[in-house]
Amino acid sequence: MDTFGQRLHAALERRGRLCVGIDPHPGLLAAWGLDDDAVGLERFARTVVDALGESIALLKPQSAFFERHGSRGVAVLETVIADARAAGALVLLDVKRGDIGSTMQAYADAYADPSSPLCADAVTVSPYLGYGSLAPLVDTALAHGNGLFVLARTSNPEGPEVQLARGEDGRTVAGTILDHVRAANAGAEPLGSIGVVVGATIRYTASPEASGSAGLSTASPEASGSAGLSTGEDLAVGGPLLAPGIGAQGATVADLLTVFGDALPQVVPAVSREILTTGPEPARLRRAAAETVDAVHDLLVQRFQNG
Ligand SMILES: O=c1ccn([C@@H]2O[C@H](COP(=O)(O)O)[C@@H](O)[C@H]2O)c(=O)[nH]1
Repeated sequence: MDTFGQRLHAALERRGRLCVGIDPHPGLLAAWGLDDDAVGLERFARTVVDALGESIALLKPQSAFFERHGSRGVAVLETVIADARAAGALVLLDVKRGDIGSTMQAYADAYADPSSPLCADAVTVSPYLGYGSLAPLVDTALAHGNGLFVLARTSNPEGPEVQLARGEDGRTVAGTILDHVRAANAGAEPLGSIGVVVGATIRYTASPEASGSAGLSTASPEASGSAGLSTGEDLAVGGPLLAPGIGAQGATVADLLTVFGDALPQVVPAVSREILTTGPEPARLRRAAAETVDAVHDLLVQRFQNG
């Protein structure tokens, strides 16, 4: 059985480094000429999967936009997961689950056990009830060759208040989460199955106290030459680094270089609205996604072939 990390590594090599989010915002449904109901939702999601399922490495349906349509929306989500996988894409279900361990097992049954219609290749989880509380989902996912993405440094401006808080050892909460993930991925080749979420925006969202600057990180790959952040966290976790925040949230592809430095080869940028607003014409969706894949590739070449 191939692990999620192995499948993701192969898909990124074959299809390029991009995760496209399927976020059917009410405003996007309207812009696509669709009603804000389960029928409009299904048309939207099907269009994205048909346009991108055969070319993009990772598709990320955002569960909230399906759940808001009730049981019919969840039924559409089940179809999206199945159809995207049938088209050859890996599916990351963005549900950001996190609860006490016994409840976490139920989430594990729902999202990481292949007998469930909501089982995806990977899911997003929140470790803020303590990393150990994720154990049932970690164990179930790994047992079935699936994966997880653990929130570490999120892309929203409110994140630093929690994630950059420091313990008695002086380490940030996010740094401790990254340590747990690094330990869990130890020995996995070529890529571990437990990824982390680190926003492409974080140089804009770090608190002045935490970064020791006026609110903007001044770290640059040239300056740091390492896989670390200006706030001290080590990004070398042995797994993929999912980087949302490009486009609608204000970050650019070029920001990936500033934020991730030497860790850039492990980064999978996640882009939703910036690509989805080019729809519903499939060719335009494909072009927007391909341009982002090319821009990320060019950045890697610039960073690692030009020294
Ligand atoms: O830190 C995080 C974690 C997850 N997300 C999710 O990614 C997409 C971003 O959508 P855009 O339209 O590209 O802004 C969305 O589903 C978020 O829930 C994130 O943005 N930041």
